[in-house]
Amino acid sequence: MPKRQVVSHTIDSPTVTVPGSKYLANRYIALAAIATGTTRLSNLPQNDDIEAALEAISQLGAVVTDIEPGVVEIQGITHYSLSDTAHINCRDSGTLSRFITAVASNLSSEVVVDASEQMRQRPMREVSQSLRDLGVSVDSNRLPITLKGPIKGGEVELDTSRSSQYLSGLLIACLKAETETVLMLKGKTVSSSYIQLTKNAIEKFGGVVEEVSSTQLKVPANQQLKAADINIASDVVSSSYFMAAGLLAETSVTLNAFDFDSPQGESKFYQVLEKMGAAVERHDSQLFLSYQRPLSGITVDMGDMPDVVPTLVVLAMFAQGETHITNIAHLAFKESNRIVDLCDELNKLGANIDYDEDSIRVKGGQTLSLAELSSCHDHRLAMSFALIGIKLPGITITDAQAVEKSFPRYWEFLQQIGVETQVVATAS
Ligand SMILES: O=C(O)C1=C[C@@H](OP(=O)(O)O)[C@@H](O)[C@H](O)C1
Ligand SMILES: C=C(OP(=O)(O)O)C(=O)O
Repeated sequence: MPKRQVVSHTIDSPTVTVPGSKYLANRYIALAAIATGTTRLSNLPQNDDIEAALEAISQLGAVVTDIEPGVVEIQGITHYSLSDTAHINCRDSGTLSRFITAVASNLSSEVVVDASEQMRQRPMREVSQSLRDLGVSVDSNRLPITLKGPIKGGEVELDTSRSSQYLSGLLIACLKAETETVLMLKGKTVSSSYIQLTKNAIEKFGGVVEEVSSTQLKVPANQQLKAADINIASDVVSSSYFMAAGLLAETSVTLNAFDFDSPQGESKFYQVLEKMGAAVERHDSQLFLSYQRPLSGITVDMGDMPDVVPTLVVLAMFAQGETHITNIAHLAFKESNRIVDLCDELNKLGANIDYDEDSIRVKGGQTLSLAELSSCHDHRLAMSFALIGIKLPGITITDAQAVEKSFPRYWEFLQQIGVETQVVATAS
């Protein structure tokens, strides 16, 4: 399994432009597939999840044309019935698995949705059950799933307490349902800002979702979405690693084209860092963040910033005092169990991290010693763990290629800001 070691660093006030948002791209690709006409997406991130998403919509009959690196045109599906069963491989992508199962329910022919072994373990029951309630034939509550639409619409209850992706997927799927759909939410909606991200994306394609109340959404029937021309904003989660790198190296970092207007919870991560003691300034679309003094631990609800919790935990290990991260039970259902796996791996270094099913408590300032950490095949663990090398050179991460899911050029970006890493030979 590829291992990578962080060798040394010479970070000095770097400026970084991170690739386009995987989150926005996932939504635009799904919507482009069911829109009429040809959508053009630029600043499209190039990573495993997005490659899988483009392949998936092609399987459903959309036509994807590469124009140049980072620019694609997508002609929406014209025939919602295919002559053969379509087979989709979502690889490691939770978002794609949830979104494409929903989108595929618009077809009146059979579709098989599958994914990697790791993704097969992540929950899908809520998607399968609600699609059945909306008139789709669905054979399983776990991947691989064989389904056959078309989706009819109607009333459905949806439990959003494990993932918001179920609702985002259904909102997209129901835009073309035969009758109006009323979605009644059960349980606490986790990662709720992602729903707004989905609604904004739907609006860009001319679609309509009505919010009847905080627990009820209505999707008018048979909507004709219009193709769009979109330049994808930068990825707010990928930005978090460079903010953390700057703080760990006790320098500053400038992030170009930061998506300040994003509704995504993680776009406010810099405010958490500000509360911990970082200095933050905004210059037009640039975010300037600098080290002032050792960070202080805080108590923070990260329920709506799930994907930067690994970044925060790593920073908290080097902060003064205790950091208490709350409202994160849904992190158990990510690529790894991002409570248990994250903390157990970091404790191998001598960190002092406790957790329960909904929270993490980090006592900062422990004396750490070198150890090999596994990414647990989770890109966010791999990327966050590498940052520890700024304080603890020599740290090694196994299964480091997990970064390919969202940020294949991560190691190159680290090198550009002055963090040297190298591949370590593994015994065969
Ligand atoms: O809708 C999305 O794009 C996502 C929603 C979040 O998942 P949950 O709603 O499962 O927390 C997030 O963690 C995931 O990386 C992407
Ligand atoms: C959880 C993530 O993605 P997904 O759910 O799409 O696999 C992520 O990118 O951190």
